[in-house]
Amino acid sequence: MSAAPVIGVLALQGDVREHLVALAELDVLARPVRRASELAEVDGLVLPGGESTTMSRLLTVFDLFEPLRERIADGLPVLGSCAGMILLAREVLDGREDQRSLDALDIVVRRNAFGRQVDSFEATLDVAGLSDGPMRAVFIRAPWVESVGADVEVLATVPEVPEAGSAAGRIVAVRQGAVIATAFHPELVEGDRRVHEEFVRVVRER
Ligand SMILES: NC(=O)CC[C@H](N)C(=O)O
Repeated sequence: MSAAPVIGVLALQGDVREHLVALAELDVLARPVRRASELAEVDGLVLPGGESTTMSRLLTVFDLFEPLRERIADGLPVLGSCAGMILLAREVLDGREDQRSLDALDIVVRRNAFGRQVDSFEATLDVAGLSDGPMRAVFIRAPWVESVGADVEVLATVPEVPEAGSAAGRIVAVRQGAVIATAFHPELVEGDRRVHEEFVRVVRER
């Protein structure tokens, strides 16, 4: 792919704008995606942070759930952050009754896993494959990954810091093929676009 790739951001709910801003700093064409015809035109897709139950309902209402699942099964690169990670999982623990997920990552996630005491916190963590040292990670009512299948690469875990409490060691970033997901919000950390850059590299490889 020599021309700038087209990267969509699923724009039904959540922090769509922040991802579009992050992508605008890179050499790509970034667009919101709300309908199947827009989905058909992207080379890669971001599933933003927000509320995964609401997003899963809206995917159904907008007739996007099946088209999206099919495109991912066909190899569409996807980056999910927080609620996006939940949407990509094979199985969701503590989900709402009608919560659907795309089964694009062989992971089991737990929604709102960090509990009330650590509703939101920040940590500095190492992410496998990113050069130039650890990154600041913002967690907001975040999930964590309870378990991963054999084909899933663990990219990051919660460091042993007091704010993390018993969450230390939990898996918070993974990759399986062209699908990358983080429990934290790389789109919220201005000045560090390494996760989005890595995603663009994956899109360009396809
Ligand atoms: N910041 C986020 O995306 C939070 C995710 C949200 N708690 C959910 O269950 O979907």
